[in-house]
Amino acid sequence: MSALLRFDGKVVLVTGAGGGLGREYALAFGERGASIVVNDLGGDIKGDGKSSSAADKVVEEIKAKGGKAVANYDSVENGDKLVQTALDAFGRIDIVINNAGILRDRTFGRTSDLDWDLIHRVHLRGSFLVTRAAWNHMKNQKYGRIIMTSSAAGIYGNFGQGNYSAGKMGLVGLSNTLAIEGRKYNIHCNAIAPTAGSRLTQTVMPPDLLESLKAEYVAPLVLWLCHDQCQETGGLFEAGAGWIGKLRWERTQGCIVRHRNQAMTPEAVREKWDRVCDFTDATKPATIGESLSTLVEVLSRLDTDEGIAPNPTSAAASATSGGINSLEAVGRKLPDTVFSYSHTECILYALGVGMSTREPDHLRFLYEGHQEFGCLPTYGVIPAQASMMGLGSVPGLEFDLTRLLHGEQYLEMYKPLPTSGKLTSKATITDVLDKVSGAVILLDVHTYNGEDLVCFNQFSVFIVGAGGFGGKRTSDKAKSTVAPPDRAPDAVMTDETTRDQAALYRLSGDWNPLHIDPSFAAMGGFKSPILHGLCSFGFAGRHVLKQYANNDVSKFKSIKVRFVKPVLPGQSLQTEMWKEGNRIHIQCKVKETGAVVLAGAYVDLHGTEDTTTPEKLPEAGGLQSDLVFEEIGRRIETMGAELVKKVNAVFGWEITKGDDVAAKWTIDLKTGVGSLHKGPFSGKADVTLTVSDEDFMDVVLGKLNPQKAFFAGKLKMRGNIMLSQKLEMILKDHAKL
Ligand SMILES: CCCCCCC[C@@H](O)CC(=O)SCCNC(=O)CCNC(=O)[C@H](O)C(C)(C)COP(=O)(O)OP(=O)(O)OC[C@H]1O[C@@H](n2cnc3c(N)ncnc32)[C@H](O)[C@@H]1OP(=O)(O)O
Repeated sequence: MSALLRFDGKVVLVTGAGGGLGREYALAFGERGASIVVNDLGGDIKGDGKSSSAADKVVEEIKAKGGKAVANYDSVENGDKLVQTALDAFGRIDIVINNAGILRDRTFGRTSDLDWDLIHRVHLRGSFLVTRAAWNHMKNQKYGRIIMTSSAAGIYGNFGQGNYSAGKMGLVGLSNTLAIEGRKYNIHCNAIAPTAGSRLTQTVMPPDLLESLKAEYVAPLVLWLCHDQCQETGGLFEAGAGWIGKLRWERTQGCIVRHRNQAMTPEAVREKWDRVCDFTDATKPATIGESLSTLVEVLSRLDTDEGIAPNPTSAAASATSGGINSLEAVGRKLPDTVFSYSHTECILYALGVGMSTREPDHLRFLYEGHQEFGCLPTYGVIPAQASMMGLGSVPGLEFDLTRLLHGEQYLEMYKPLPTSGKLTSKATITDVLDKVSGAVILLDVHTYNGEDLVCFNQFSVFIVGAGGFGGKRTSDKAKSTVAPPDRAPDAVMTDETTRDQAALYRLSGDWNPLHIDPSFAAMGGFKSPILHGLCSFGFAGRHVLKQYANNDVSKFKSIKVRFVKPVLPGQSLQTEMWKEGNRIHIQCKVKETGAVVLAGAYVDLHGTEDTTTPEKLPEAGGLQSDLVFEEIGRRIETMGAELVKKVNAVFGWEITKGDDVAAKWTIDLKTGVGSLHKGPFSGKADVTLTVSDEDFMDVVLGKLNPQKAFFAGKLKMRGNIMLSQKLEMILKDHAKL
């Protein structure tokens, strides 16, 4: 390990390199093989004046030792010119050391606008302009090292240095963000707070101390941070007198000072102040994701007055340099979570996914006194989702929580969900994928009721912008999506969501602020809160359950969806369904825009084929049975959808069962989508459809195409129907075929 750290072939720009620390950096890099741009305006300590001699002298010194260097005399406010000097002289720019600085110390009350502006122009704006000029070159070459010079005066504050300390702390924030943005381009950025004898400190430090605080005791830190071997980025270091220390934030556990549904008061803050400020078991959040995950946790724990528990893994997490590291994360188990719920949450969930007392058959999910009261199977994702809390603090998974979107979801039920209970979920990170535009985290969660395995979930979480970390792109552990058959859907169901759909949906246990809090949504890049992916998922799941399983939850086996586009509360969701044996392929669109929002999706049911086998029909009452009417509706729907593409008229059919209308089928003429409304509705039908038993069976078994049957006259329509002339013509045309 004693090999010399060299910088051969690297081009380094050091600002303010005419003396002090900057000169020391320039000489040290020059000695170790780098080509140097020595920038110095040659002004005085307050930023007045200009001369070329300081920079020239250092260039001569470097050259005298056999190094390569050129001078630049521009102000850092002309960042482009400094970088251009490097490009002109050496053809590239690899390392930028933002070091130039001036002082205009004043007590705060006496600080003039000029005192403030000059300091910011040189320190903060100057570092910004120089670094920005180099940034795209570094990005293109996928290499860059940047140092921001902060100061203890910024970190801790210092009497008479309000302007300076504000600028210096600003540089720490800038450095943190550049470290995040630069990570995928191999650009590292660190901030240092050096203490050394220089023009800036000679007025405030005694000569003895100055002597021991030599600039040469800081330069080695800068060289190490800029070397290829050093993986540090986003760090803040204090250095002086041959000592180096790293800084990080520490945060108390804090404590919740409000209760759900109650106002937060200053008195409550006073009461809890000691706990707010108690550093026992303090945490060390290292990323904005870790910081925000606390708030998500708070929202789920508003009924307690506990502090936010120190996270056992957060220290380890902050010890890494951040970002996604799949090797470190895959295989990790998250802490078990326990989810308690009662029939209230089951009912809230049913309402949240659009169920309504308008539909009589929804009552079994909305009324706990109903003799068949049950919980919708898709609610099985909610107890498992509590595991998300653990994601923010897994080593190797450092990301911004506001960039997290639900990517895909698989749910398999082993038992119907109890309508109340305490379920335990055990979660493991099964894979982490690099999709370049984002990272995908696969999380497998098994949920138990006591010893019994109730369901299995695979969450696929898409972290926008976190890709490009060099991981694999696909995984054999991922539950696959499946494309639907290449034909018009067999059935379509449409439901409106309301403006408050997300607000209602979250009450059953999915508290992510992305779906209610405009400022959180804005941080994730959305104009307004979006609907939970799992809410659209719930709509689609219940559409299938109703269409193909008569709302019998025991028939529901599994569901898989991919979330392709966000849905906004208030938009209508349209589920297209294709039946292939026990698998119902689904695709969900936003009706208003036609955009596909759930794709590659399917629901697997238990034994649905039984419901339409010929053997079963007589038992169920032949043509009079509900199942038969449903089947007719479905077949007609396919046919109708085809027709409506060509017809522009108000059009609908009712199907009779005895004297009552058993089902109504209507077409939305704007979209051309038909939907079946199952009765019984009282009163006689305006229009009835009749069919011989034989032909009907052929239609049901798929031997006879209902559209052809209709036009061949096998499926007859009776009653008073007002046909537009256009429709009549089309029907006649078809009849000829
Ligand atoms: C315990 C766990 C808890 C889970 C927490 C969930 C918290 C919830 O509260 C949060 C939510 O509900 S958010 C709302 C629901 N989700 C959404 O609205 C996301 C919609 N999808 C998108 O915006 C884009 O598809 C987007 C942004 C995801 C991807 O778009 P692009 O970047 O344009 O990607 P694209 O170029 O199309 O494809 C690149 C590669 O990524 C794969 N991919 C695309 N969409 C994916 C998705 N949704 N899920 C997984 N992978 C996806 C593509 O296949 C492609 O990879 P490859 O080239 O290898 O095929």
